[in-house]
Amino acid sequence: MIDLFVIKVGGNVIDNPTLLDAFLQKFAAIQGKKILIHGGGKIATRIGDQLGIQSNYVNGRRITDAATIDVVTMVYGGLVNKQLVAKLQTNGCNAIGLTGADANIIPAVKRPVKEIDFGFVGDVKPEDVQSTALKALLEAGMTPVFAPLTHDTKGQILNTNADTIASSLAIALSAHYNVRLIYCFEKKGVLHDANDDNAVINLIDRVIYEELKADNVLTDGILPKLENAFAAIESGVAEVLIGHADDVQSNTTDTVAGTLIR
Ligand SMILES: Nc1ncnc2c1ncn2[C@@H]1O[C@H](COP(=O)(O)OP(=O)(O)O)[C@@H](O)[C@H]1O
Ligand SMILES: CC(=O)N[C@@H](CCC(=O)OP(=O)(O)O)C(=O)O
Repeated sequence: MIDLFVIKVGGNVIDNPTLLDAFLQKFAAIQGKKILIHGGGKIATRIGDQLGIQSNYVNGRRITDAATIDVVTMVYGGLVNKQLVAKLQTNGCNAIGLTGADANIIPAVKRPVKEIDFGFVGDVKPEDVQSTALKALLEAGMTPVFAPLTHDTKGQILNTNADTIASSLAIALSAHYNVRLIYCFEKKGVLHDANDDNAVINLIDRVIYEELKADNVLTDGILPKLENAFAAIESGVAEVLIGHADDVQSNTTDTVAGTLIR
């Protein structure tokens, strides 16, 4: 099977113009078929603040009420997505910006209300991903760029974590391609000590993951990122890596910089 790189870039990179420009140049230079999924949580929070709409997170997921879904639709689907597409075009990458509603690629289910009402947050099942249109875009030489938005197929846009979109697309496409999933953020990988940027853990499996959790080495966003990474590697994705945005290009070759998930 032919290689496909499914690459996610996080909010701290998108929010840093120097890091972002360097990342986009390197992403554009990656040869072969590729998809980009972007976050942008920090920018949505900032613009929400400017509009008087406060952000609330529970377990790393944004509580998305009616005002917030409008903000994130504008910020992720508009501002961030189109800026990334325009920058990729200047770097010679024929990017096409999408949400999960476009071509019905990512139908989702509004998260059921249990102890917490997350509002307009969408849960995705990889088996529901509609990959026909996506494959056609890839085969036509285009590079799809996904905002972290899905839809309920009844007209409602839903906010979905970008790491989850990346793993769901990677799993769905692994039926057709040799998928290599790379999570890019502002750290060199999963770290033994979140304050020591050089303490990269080269390899994590479920056993090591549980030990690191028990030792409180892992907190915040790295926990759901690793859960998504394990879901991908356990569901047919050929390779899953977590690394620095600066290392994206070298991570598409045989030189691995960052944390490999097994
Ligand atoms: N051991 C660790 N190694 C790396 N990052 C960690 C660790 N523990 C906590 N983190 C935090 O997790 C964050 C990554 O999660 P998140 O903010 O969701 O990423 P993204 O920017 O890709 O959305 C890092 O910015 C860091 O602050
Ligand atoms: C439901 C939910 O929490 N959605 C995320 C989507 C953005 C995202 O994932 O951005 P990062 O990758 O930059 O964190 C949010 O609104 O923050």
